[in-house]
Parts: sequence; C-alpha cells; structure tokens
Amino acid sequence: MTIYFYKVDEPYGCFSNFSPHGIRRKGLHWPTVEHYYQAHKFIGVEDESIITQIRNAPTPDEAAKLGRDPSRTVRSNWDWVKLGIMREAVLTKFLTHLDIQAILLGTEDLTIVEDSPTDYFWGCGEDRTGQNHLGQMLMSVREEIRGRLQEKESS
Ligand SMILES: Nc1c(N[C@@H]2O[C@H](COP(=O)(O)O)[C@@H](O)[C@H]2O)[nH]c(=O)[nH]c1=O
Repeated sequence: MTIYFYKVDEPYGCFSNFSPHGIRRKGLHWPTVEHYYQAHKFIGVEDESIITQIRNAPTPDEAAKLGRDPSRTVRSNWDWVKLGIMREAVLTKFLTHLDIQAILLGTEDLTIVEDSPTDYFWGCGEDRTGQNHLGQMLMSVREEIRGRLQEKESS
C-alpha cells in the first residue's frame, strides 16, 4: 500500500508542508515548514527584507506566492541547498509535534508520496512519475525518529 497525501484537509494532510505546525529554529518561530522553506530562498540576497515578509505571511499559500515571485532572484546556490533546508524543517516539525509524529510512525514502512498534480520534484506530478522528494524525505525522517526513539529506550 502507498500513502498519497497533498492537501492539508485531506487524509494525511499533516504531511503537507502547508499544515499548521510551526517550527522554531535558531530562535525564530515559523508558522509552517512552507514559510521556512520559501524564506530560505533569499538568505544572502541583496534585499533580505523579503525573508521577514515571508515569515509574517498570514498563510502558507501567501508565503509560497512570495517565494515564487518570478521578479525576485533567489540565492545562487538554492538548487544545491534546498533539500538540506527542507529536511531540517521537516525533521524539526515531526520532533516538535508528537501527535503528528505518531501518525508518521504509524505508517510503519509504507511508501509515502506527495500526490501533487503539478510538482515533479517534491511530488509525483500528474502522471505519478515524479521524483517525490518530499515523500522520500518523510520516509527518511520517519526512519531517523524511529532510530532516535530506539536509542533512547535502550539507554
Ligand atoms: N502542498 C502544496 C504544494 N507543494 C509544496 O510546494 C513546495 C515547493 O515549492 P517551490 O520549490 O517554490 O516550487 C514544497 O513544499 C511542496 O511540498 N504547493 C502548492 O502550491 N500547494 C500545496 O498545497
């Protein structure tokens, strides 16, 4: 069986980066993983005020809209760092919120797929041939948390 998720209000919606589960990193609070991810596109660019604008965006959709504004240039190394940045955020999310951590661990070894009809990088895309990096990341975070819990139990 494979778990498909996408929209926050659909099954396994808590796996979406748009789900309302805030994270704290380096002393700053981010309302969703999406806010964190979109803002990090602009670290080190000339006008960093966009970062605060994204952090203060009222919804993750607004944060994504700001981060995807084609008139703005993202940091030059974005394609190299974006997977690492997303993983930090997703791991923090599932370490912080124990209710959704239980949902993630409850999926045991099932395959998890972000069923995005448009995104062939983070999701599987319309024809489901996409790379599914977000689904893969959720499975790797699941593995890491499982390992951490086992270590704690045996110590
Ligand atoms: N869930 C979800 C989306 N998917 C998310 O979009 C992000 C990738 O953004 P970018 O790198 O700017 O293309 C990533 O977090 C992916 O999971 N996009 C949406 O417009 N609506 C949504 O409900």
